[in-house]
Amino acid sequence: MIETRGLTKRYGPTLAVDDLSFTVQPGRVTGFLGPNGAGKSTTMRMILGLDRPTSGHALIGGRPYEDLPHPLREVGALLDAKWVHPHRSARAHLRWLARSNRLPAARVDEVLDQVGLTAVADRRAGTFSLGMSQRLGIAGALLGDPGVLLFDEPVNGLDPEGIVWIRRFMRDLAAEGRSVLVSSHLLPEMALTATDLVVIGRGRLIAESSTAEFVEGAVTSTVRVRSPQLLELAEVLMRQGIDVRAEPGDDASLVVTGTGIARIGELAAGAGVVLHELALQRGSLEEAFMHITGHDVEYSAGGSAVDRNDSAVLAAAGR
Ligand SMILES: Nc1ncnc2c1ncn2[C@@H]1O[C@H](COP(=O)(O)OP(=O)(O)OP(=O)(O)O)[C@@H](O)[C@H]1O
Repeated sequence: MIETRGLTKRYGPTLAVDDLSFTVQPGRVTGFLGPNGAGKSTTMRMILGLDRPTSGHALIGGRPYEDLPHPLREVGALLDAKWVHPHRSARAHLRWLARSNRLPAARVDEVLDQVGLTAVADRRAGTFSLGMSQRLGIAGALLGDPGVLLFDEPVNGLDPEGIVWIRRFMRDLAAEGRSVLVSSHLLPEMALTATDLVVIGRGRLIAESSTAEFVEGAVTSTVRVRSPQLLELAEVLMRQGIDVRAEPGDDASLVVTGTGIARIGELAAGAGVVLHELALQRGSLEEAFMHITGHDVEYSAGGSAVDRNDSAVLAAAGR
C-alpha cells in the first residue's frame, strides 16, 4: 500500500505538489492522472525517496522509503526507461542491479523471462527500441519481487502492441496482490488500464475514486429525440425543468441533457406526443478529458484558468 498525507513540494516559487493525500490499495491498478506539469513525477519521486517533501509524508507499507531495510524488495519503479548504460547488455544491467541491492542472481533470468526479453538478454541495451527499454526497466523494478510498483507514463511513445502488453502486465501484477500506481495524462488510456484513479491538477487532489465512477461523472450523456411534434415536446420537457436544445441545421430533432430516455418517453406519452426516435448519445472519454484538462496547467497564464479547470473536474467528479 502507498499512502501520502499532506504531501507538499515547493521548488522556489513553484508549488509543484500541494497538500496531497491519497491511498493506493493492494490488488488494484491505480491511475495517477493529471495534465502535464500537474505534479505526478514529483509525487512519485517523493514516494521513492528521490526528492524530499517540503512538508507531509509518503509511506510505503506504512514506512517512509528511507526507513525501508530492503527498498527494492518493497518497491519497484519505472521512471525513465532510458537510464540504462547503453553499452551494457540487458542481462549485465540486471546482474549489476541485483548485486548492488543484494538480491539473488537467479532473479535476473526470472525477470527477463517475465518481461519477454530472454532472447535479447545479451544485446547491448543501447540498441533496444523504446518498447524493449521499457520492458528492461520493468524487469529491474521486479527484481526484488516488490509488493508496490510505480510506473511513470509507461505507455508514452510505445507502439500499439507494446501498449497492450504493458496494460495487461500491470493488471497481472495487481492480480497478484501488488499495489500498482501508474501515471498518465490520458484519461482514455487510464480508463482501459486502471481500476482506481487519483486525479490531480496543479499539485492538488481533484478526485480519488474508482475509474468507473469517475468516468460516469465525467462523461456527459445526451439524448437525441426526433418527433413530428417537436415544439410540443420541447414545452413538455422544459416545463419539467429539463434542458433542451435544437441542433443547428437540424429542425427534426432535439438534444436533451440531464435525463434518461425512459423519462423522456414517459413524458412524451403522457402528453400524447409522437416520437420517431429516442437515442442515447454518450460523450467520448476524449471529450470528457478535454473538458477536465481544458487548460494546460504548465502553460496557462495566471491562476484563474487553472481554477476554472479544477472546478470543472470537481463538478465532473461530483465532488
Ligand atoms: N527540479 C525541479 N525544479 C523546479 N521546478 C520543478 C522541478 N521538477 C518539477 N518542477 C515543476 O513542478 C511542477 C510539477 O512537475 P512534474 O514534472 O511533477 O509534473 P508532471 O505531472 O509529472 O508533468 P509531466 O507529465 O509533464 O511530467 C511543474 O511546474 C514543474 O515545472
